[in-house]
Amino acid sequence: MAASQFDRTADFLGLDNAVRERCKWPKRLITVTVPIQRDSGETEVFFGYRVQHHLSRGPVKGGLRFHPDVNLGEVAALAMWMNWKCALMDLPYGGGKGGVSCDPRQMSEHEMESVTRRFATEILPFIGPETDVMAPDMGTNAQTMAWITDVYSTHKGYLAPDIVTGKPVELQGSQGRDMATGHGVAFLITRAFSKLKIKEKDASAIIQGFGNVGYHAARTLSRYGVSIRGISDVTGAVWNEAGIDVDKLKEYADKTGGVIGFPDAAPIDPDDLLIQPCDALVPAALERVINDKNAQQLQCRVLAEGANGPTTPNADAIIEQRDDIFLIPDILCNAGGVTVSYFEWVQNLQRYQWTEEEVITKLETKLETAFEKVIWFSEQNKTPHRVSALALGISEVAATKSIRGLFP
Ligand SMILES: NC(=O)C1=CN([C@@H]2O[C@H](COP(=O)(O)OP(=O)(O)OC[C@H]3O[C@@H](n4cnc5c(N)ncnc54)[C@H](OP(=O)(O)O)[C@@H]3O)[C@@H](O)[C@H]2O)C=CC1
Ligand SMILES: O=C(O)CCC(=O)C(=O)O
Repeated sequence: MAASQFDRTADFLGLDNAVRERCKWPKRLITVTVPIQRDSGETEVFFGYRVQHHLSRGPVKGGLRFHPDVNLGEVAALAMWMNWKCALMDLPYGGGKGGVSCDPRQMSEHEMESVTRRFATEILPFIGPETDVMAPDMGTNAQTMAWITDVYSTHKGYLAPDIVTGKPVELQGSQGRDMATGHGVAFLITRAFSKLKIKEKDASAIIQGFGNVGYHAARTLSRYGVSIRGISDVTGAVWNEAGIDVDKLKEYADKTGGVIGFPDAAPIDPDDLLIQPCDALVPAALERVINDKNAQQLQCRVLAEGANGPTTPNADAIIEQRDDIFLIPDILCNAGGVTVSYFEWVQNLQRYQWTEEEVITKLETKLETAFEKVIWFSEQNKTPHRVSALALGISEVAATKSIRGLFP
């Protein structure tokens, strides 16, 4: 998907073949084994990956995912998308992504810590504040980043908070990073609503995924007055036409392990959830969930891609034929996370802390600028929003590579 989106956009941009090839292929693909002792006493070997797509504009930046489906190809695609996202947001980074193929739902806290520390140790030679700065993604969180900070700092002999972002605030993480991605998704939905003349208080939303991105998107949207009708996670989906109390659902899901069984909403088939009428549909979990089977049936006005790669190219073709869906493409929609990660890195390099208000104001300014750039590009070139966002990102990277030159 990532490569075909790249090829389509490079064709549109008419990229010179030499720079096109340099932009397309990742610089480094690192595979490591991650042996740990399970709580049962048995040894288990997991596989871990880190892909550093390019370092032409600065260190690579991108999350670390713990999920059973993680493999090198997926990580490479996610790293490629990080390139264009960072460039679109005007951040001085290349794209990176990492992952360990493991199932956090089947692991104790102690086993999670063992996997994290061993993975960090194995990739230690390849990371650093000037080369590769990781952050949380699916299945990882601020605690994971704290363990990586500890491994790296112990190795260096001094505290190096700038080695990762998305750390706990107590360990020099940034105010606002935890909510940044979801907040950004909700903020951009309001920008789209304003173009479509939809008022928040009359609007409804459906969210797939109730983790970091899904929860904070739902919470922020409901604070803006949007009614959250449906939410799903890996345990199932719940629906309430009159609106779900997001804080109550969060309390329930934390206690029981998932949204299913929430007493103030009815269960609904998770696939059917995606095709219910709503003003904003937010896929905030897995890849390829909007595909050629359901794209024609979507009944949303705004498709806000909180997840990376939730829409297949075939579904894109269908959505482009429909003029009733306003797409906020992933590399724009979920860019709030990496943007506040950048703010965190800047604060860490300066050993300085900004307030939450400063962070959120700066975040919204950056998101608004990128949003308006994408809309302007689409109007000028009659291109779908995804192509516009990718074209803006890819052309920045191509320009940097061209100007740096190639020897000999
Ligand atoms: N965290 C961040 O800052 C950023 C994340 N993203 C992207 O957002 C997406 C979500 O990441 P994040 O929120 O961090 O991950 P989390 O691990 O915090 O949450 C993932 C959520 O998806 C749910 N989920 C898993 N499988 C399914 C399924 N089959 N159907 C419905 N829900 C499911 C999980 O359910 P359960 O809890 O029950 O397992 C969980 O609620 C990913 O694509 C990620 O790459 C993008 C930019 C930044
Ligand atoms: O915060 C970051 O550095 C990376 C976030 C991320 O992984 C993403 O945007 O997909």
